[in-house]
Amino acid sequence: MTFVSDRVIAGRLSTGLKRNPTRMQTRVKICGITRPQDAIAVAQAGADAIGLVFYPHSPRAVEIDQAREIIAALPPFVTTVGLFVDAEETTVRRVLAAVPLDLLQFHGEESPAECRRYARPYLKALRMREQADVLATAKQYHDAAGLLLDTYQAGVPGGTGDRFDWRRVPAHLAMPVILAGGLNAENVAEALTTARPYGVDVSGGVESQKGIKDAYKIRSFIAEVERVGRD
Ligand SMILES: O=C(O)c1ccccc1NCC(=O)[C@H](O)[C@H](O)COP(=O)(O)O
Repeated sequence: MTFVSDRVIAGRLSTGLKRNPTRMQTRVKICGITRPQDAIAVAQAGADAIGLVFYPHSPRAVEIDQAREIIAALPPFVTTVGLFVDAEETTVRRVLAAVPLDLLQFHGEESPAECRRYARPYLKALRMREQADVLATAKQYHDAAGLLLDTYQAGVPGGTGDRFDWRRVPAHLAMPVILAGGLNAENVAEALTTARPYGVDVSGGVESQKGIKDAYKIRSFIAEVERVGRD
């Protein structure tokens, strides 16, 4: 059984969630939160979601207790996303048992079956290497809550701080697209008008150093997204 039904997918198609129509506010996820105070700053700035990186090799990696403290600091209605990179099933299940996550994000080479086995809504990340096929990937992971398109850099699974060519984002996709990779307050407006994604995901562009978020940069980033969203 898939978590997202065909009816939901059909609904997304008919409501245009795959693409951000004019006047619809772009959703914002701030990834790589490592401290409760950063989670509060993110929520106060008006972000829709925070990302917690359960990938031990990342400079933004969090432990289970740390993740619980961060989430406990959040006000209601901020989505919590747990990010994994080719993690063992037991690892994901251990995190799920202890941390109240709303959404999973699979940022490695996880197969559709591996993404589905937790019966939770999930985002699948696709790193935009030259031969990446966005349409085929969306078909393959048709029950995903969204497809997160990120920059490809050999040996670095995410958080590269680099952008890719936003013109590569297809105009029509049967699921929400979340744009990631090298976004910041200076370039997000151009990214939105070029790719028109459902949402954006940023990490390095709102940090003062790796894993430490900067409240001013977060506010500037969200202000830009809101400004473009209102046009
Ligand atoms: O952020 C990390 O350190 C990371 C490590 C391994 C896999 C994914 C990771 N981050 C994933 C994200 O969702 C980031 O927001 C996305 O890659 C964009 O990062 P950035 O280019 O720094 O904005």
